[in-house]
Amino acid sequence: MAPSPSMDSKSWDVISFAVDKGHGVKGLADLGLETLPKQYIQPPEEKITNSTVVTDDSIPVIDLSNWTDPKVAEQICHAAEKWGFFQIVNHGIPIEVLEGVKEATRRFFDLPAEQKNKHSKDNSPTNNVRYGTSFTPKAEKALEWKDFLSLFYASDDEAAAQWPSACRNEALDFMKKSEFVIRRLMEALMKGLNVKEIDGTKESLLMGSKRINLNYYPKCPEPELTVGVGRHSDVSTLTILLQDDIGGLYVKKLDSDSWVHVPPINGAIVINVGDALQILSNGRYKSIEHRVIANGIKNRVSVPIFVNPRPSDAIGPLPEVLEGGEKPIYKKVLYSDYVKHFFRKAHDGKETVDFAKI
Ligand SMILES: CC(C)(COP(=O)(O)OP(=O)(O)OC[C@H]1O[C@@H](n2cnc3c(N)ncnc32)[C@H](O)[C@@H]1OP(=O)(O)O)[C@@H](O)C(=O)NCCC(=O)NCCSC(=O)/C=C/c1ccc(O)c(O)c1
Ligand SMILES: O=C(O)CCC(=O)C(=O)O
Ligand SMILES: [Fe+2]
Repeated sequence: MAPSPSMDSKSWDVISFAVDKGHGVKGLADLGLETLPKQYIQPPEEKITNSTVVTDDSIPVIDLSNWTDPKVAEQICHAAEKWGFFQIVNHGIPIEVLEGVKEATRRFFDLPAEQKNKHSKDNSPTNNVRYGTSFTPKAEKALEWKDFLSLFYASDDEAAAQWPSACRNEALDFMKKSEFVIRRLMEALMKGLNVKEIDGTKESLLMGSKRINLNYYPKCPEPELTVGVGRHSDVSTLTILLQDDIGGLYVKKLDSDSWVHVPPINGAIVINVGDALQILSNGRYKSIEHRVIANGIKNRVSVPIFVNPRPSDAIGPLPEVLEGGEKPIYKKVLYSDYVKHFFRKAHDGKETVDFAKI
């Protein structure tokens, strides 16, 4: 049965429409539904309330105009230890590149469902390109109000052949123009761990592979009943996250049950430590839980670049970190096993990093 706005979500198959046929939550939003389909209603404990949000604190904002100032490296390491999240300004990535990839994200999600669905798990000719909705719909008790396109970078030629033309050039441009910033951030973070040089082995462990996701969070009926992205930490080493001017990203404060909002700052980029760097640093740098609320007024886009080890790398605490006799709290795990474990379970707030705990 074809859905219509007045129709109760019991009378038609929401999952078939949004997930299997590839209309996504964008398709649901475009129907002009007045109520949220029940499949998206999250348990009440997932609701973010005023009592759990703190407004008198926020993640650090670090000015990178002067990379060579040792104080900048100190600020980066301090933020990675105490918050696991920070924003960077004056980073050198041109504003046109940032605007370009946000615009390309909107362009891709504005395509008809049948075009987007050519890139779904079932239809895509390559595992490196995947269009989908929610996180892992088969494992989730309640779905998330988010569509995504996930692009694993293998090579320029492969991207030219396989990535959707609506967003390919802009996504590649953002990845390339952020390389310098990623390297500088890694150099600073390694200094703080007593690692003097990023040799070939470290280069692979820290930034051997990359994935860029284009996230689309359409305006939502009854946004307070659902989530954009549920509580999770990233499995990357570092994530370079571009958000637009809508807001809605919340980060957990270390060793507390409170959350802080990450306010959009024009031209800034959010940086967060992922599980792989928490493991490599033996817990010094923190991979922090975060989540995105749904929005009832506007469509939101975000573009994270997940900087990762290579899938074939074994990750464990770096020798330099353990040199002084510090006890390892993580064992070595194959990165592809770690990521598979992450993708198989829902965003349930359970720590993925427990997978690598000794
Ligand atoms: C990820 C793997 C291990 C997949 O291996 P492969 O053997 O090809 O398995 P697969 O059968 O394609 O996928 C396994 C399952 O994961 C799911 N999955 C795979 N890739 C993705 C993806 N990009 N997005 C969502 N689910 C995915 C699939 O749906 C599979 O489940 P099922 O549908 O079979 O039930 C491989 O591609 C790899 O090693 N990649 C390199 C490393 C890498 O990509 N790391 C990812 C860092 S991403 C990161 O840090 C955070 C991502 C994130 C966070 C919040 C979100 O809300 C979100 O959407 C995404
Ligand atoms: O949309 C955002 O601001 C964050 C998205 C996110 O956490 C992710 O894709 O891993
Ligand atoms: Fe994330």
